[in-house]
Amino acid sequence: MIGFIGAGNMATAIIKGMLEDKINKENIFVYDVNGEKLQFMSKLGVNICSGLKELVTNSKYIFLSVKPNVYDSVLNEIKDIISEEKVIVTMAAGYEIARVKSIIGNKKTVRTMPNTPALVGQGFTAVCFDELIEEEEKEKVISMLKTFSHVQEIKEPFINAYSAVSGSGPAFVFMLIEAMADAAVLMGIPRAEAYRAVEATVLGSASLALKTGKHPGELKDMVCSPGGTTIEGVRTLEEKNFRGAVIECLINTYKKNLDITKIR
Ligand SMILES: NC(=O)C1=CN([C@@H]2O[C@H](COP(=O)(O)OP(=O)(O)OC[C@H]3O[C@@H](n4cnc5c(N)ncnc54)[C@H](OP(=O)(O)O)[C@@H]3O)[C@@H](O)[C@H]2O)C=CC1
Ligand SMILES: O=C(O)[C@@H]1CCC=N1
Repeated sequence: MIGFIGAGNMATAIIKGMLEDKINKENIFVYDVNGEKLQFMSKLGVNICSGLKELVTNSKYIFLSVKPNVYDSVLNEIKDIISEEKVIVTMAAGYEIARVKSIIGNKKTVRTMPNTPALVGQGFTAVCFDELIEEEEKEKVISMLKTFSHVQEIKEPFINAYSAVSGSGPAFVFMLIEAMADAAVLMGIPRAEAYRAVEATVLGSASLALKTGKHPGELKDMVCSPGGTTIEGVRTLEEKNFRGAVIECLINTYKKNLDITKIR
């Protein structure tokens, strides 16, 4: 039995993935303070709970899919009803396993960092387990995460880097898509056509890198004819410090993860 506290973007992404992967809707329980979100969830056919007690009682695995600023209060509300066999699954940036345990005691805790492409079953999730999690539970959690994402098991200190790269990464890729599409519109391509062309190009490029395993530099070189057009664009990106800007962007996002970890 799997429970979700909070029925927003990430819970929707995860639950849709689970349902598509044949996890029975009767095994999924959801609670949210927002009635509209619950109405949407009831259309998916999952169990709607009227409160946290009902959700916790019915669930072995409990996903905390609320915003980080409400983690403390939700954990405080459920701390007295979390028994030894329950598994808490977190997904908030900067919220350490130790912080969970400082509120609910030494209970089984899994920390994850998913991302929004989970909404279309193409997510990426970094996951780390505390020492109380048994092998069978670990396999169960990984199989759940695999219903909507590629899964990478990591040690907890690396989760801040994954948060920057794969958790926040989609936002940066969408900015690239938006910028390329704006340029296409400037060149006279209608907006909708521009998005389709750019999205297909980004998706295809990622697939090419993934499937061939070739170095991205080699794949870039394959596009650049001698004295041709692409190499002119490459020169412009180098002049504008494109790669330096991307590296700075990820490092600053990573540092922000470290900063918020200190204040949570
Ligand atoms: N979005 C992303 O790209 C990623 C998000 N995450 C993490 O996932 C978590 C969820 O994010 P996301 O799905 O975007 O958030 P959303 O705001 O979309 O969803 C959170 C839901 O929880 C509800 N809620 C608020 N307080 C409570 C409460 N006390 N009990 C039950 N429900 C409550 C909110 O209601 P209301 O709207 O009325 O406040 C909302 O419906 C966050 O911790 C986030 O950091 C991790 C990786 C990527
Ligand atoms: O910005 C955030 O807090 C979350 C973490 C990763 C993506 N979004």
